[in-house]
Amino acid sequence: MHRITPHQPHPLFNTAATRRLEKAAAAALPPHTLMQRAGLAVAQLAQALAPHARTVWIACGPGNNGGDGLEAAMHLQRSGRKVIVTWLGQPDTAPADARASWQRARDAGVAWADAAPNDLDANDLCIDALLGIGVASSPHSPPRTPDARLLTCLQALHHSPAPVLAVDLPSGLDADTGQFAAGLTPDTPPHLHHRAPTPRHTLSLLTLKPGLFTATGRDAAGHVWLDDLGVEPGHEPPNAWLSGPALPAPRAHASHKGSYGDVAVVGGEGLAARGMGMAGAALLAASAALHSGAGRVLVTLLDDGHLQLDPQQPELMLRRFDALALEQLTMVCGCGGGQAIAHVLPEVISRAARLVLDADALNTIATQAALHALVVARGQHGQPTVITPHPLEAARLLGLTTAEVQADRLDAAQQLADQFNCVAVLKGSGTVIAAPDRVPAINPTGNARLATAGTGDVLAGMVGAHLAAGASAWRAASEAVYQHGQAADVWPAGLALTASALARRVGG
Ligand SMILES: NC(=O)C1=CN([C@@H]2O[C@H](COP(=O)(O)OP(=O)(O)OC[C@H]3O[C@@H](n4cnc5c(N)ncnc54)[C@H](O)[C@@H]3O)[C@@H](O)[C@H]2O)[C@@H](O)CC1
Ligand SMILES: Nc1ncnc2c1ncn2[C@@H]1O[C@H](COP(=O)(O)OP(=O)(O)O)[C@@H](O)[C@H]1O
Ligand SMILES: [K+]
Repeated sequence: MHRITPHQPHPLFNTAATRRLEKAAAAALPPHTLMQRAGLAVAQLAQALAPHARTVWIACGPGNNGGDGLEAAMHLQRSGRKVIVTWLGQPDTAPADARASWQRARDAGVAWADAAPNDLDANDLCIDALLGIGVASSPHSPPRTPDARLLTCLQALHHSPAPVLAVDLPSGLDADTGQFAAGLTPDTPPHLHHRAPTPRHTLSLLTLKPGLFTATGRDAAGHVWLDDLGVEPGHEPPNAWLSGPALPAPRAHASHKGSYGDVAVVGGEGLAARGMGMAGAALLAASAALHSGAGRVLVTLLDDGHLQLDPQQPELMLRRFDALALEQLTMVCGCGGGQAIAHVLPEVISRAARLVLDADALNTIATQAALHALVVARGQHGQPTVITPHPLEAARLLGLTTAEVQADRLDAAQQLADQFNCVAVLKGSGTVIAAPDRVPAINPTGNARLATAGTGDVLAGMVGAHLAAGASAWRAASEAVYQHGQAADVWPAGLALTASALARRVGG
């Protein structure tokens, strides 16, 4: 068993793959072995997380997730804890493994209760063994109406003053998408909004699931642990990867600025055009490219020559669009581009050596099939392209709603990559990176301090710098996304995270 950190990549397996692995492993082992291993692992982690717990409340659902909880209850009871179990199953209808563990918990003498004890405190522990991968909503099955006792237990776990250890998954979370099943989304009453959150842990069993790391999964899961139950994935291919850190890129002593490439940022509609000045977005992307190590950074503002120098960043070279040698440049196109970006997009997409498309470039492409076709053609000609939509931009590109994109972020990112024939970065909590014919990746770094205007422009500039230095589109995107999130994760307490400060720190 080990805690999952962002320091190395991890394979992720969805519900179907996990079930295949479980079936093969169970066939090769004596009956009940996997559940016994799972329950023991849960009990060991519970003792390590809450060594001084007086009471451990274990909420057990009707299926095998509940069986894992019952098995853990037996171990914790034997170790001398006061264990209280709420079991929503029935001996005559429970799956065989769960029924066996129920019998073992009974024999060990655990206490049974209909609901959570009301005297739990921060030293105690709750174990959430209500629902695991059995909740994964199939698009073909009608939504279920959860029973009242299940909902009461879920509420008690959600509002518990004691830390919560979830078995396999936070109950109700879909292992494949990181979204809660219909009717099972936790609610937070207003009076709890300002309470310090109780620690949350999830012990994923057999495999790590993608839903723990994207959409609402990060918040729901808290600290993620893995116990593989002694089962190797064998020939089962992962459905996604949790990315690891960038490979070191030492600079040769005999290198020069030309070794690291030229980035040109095009965007920043002027105030005069429509009364909405957006030069800042382009300057942020340019600053991020500069601080990420680009050899030279050029900026083309679409403001009719209004700004001729950024005195705060004299390294940036302002250029008119017609003075850019597009075929030699890594272009970062769209940041703050407004409607003005439409005038330059056809040329940028057709001619740029390497290209990052962000923000208004994406909004414009979403409305013009001819531009979409030009992006697809870049892939056919071997010209690297990365698109960096947030969920609303992704929805426009795919002709979906934002909710539909968020409902399955891995699938949405894959659709973007396939339809636009390029590397797609779907931003947000658990940013997804996808490319045609490749297993997608979920980025493990970053936090909600990034939810401030301009941080997306910073990311676009960073991807540009990595591309300009010679990285492939995939590597440029994954490394930049990782470093962008990591900068936020190590951000000094008490210092505001603004996009311009982020851009200055991304080089490490
Ligand atoms: N698959 C594996 O690799 C292993 C599974 N084990 C455990 O077994 C779990 C999977 O067990 P199951 O397949 O029995 O599934 P679960 O126990 O996760 O859930 C199935 C039960 O929940 C009910 N349920 C499902 N969706 C519901 C909803 N929306 N509202 C109300 N009730 C709902 C079902 O009626 C069923 O009784 C795993 O998550 C894990 O904890 C471990 O014991 C060992 C290894
Ligand atoms: N809650 C969050 N957790 C992790 N990353 C986040 C979160 N909120 C925002 N981000 C990141 O911050 C950046 C915001 O980008 P974007 O929405 O394009 O903003 P802007 O257009 O203002 O620059 C993205 O990289 C996104 O992944
Ligand atoms: K659970």
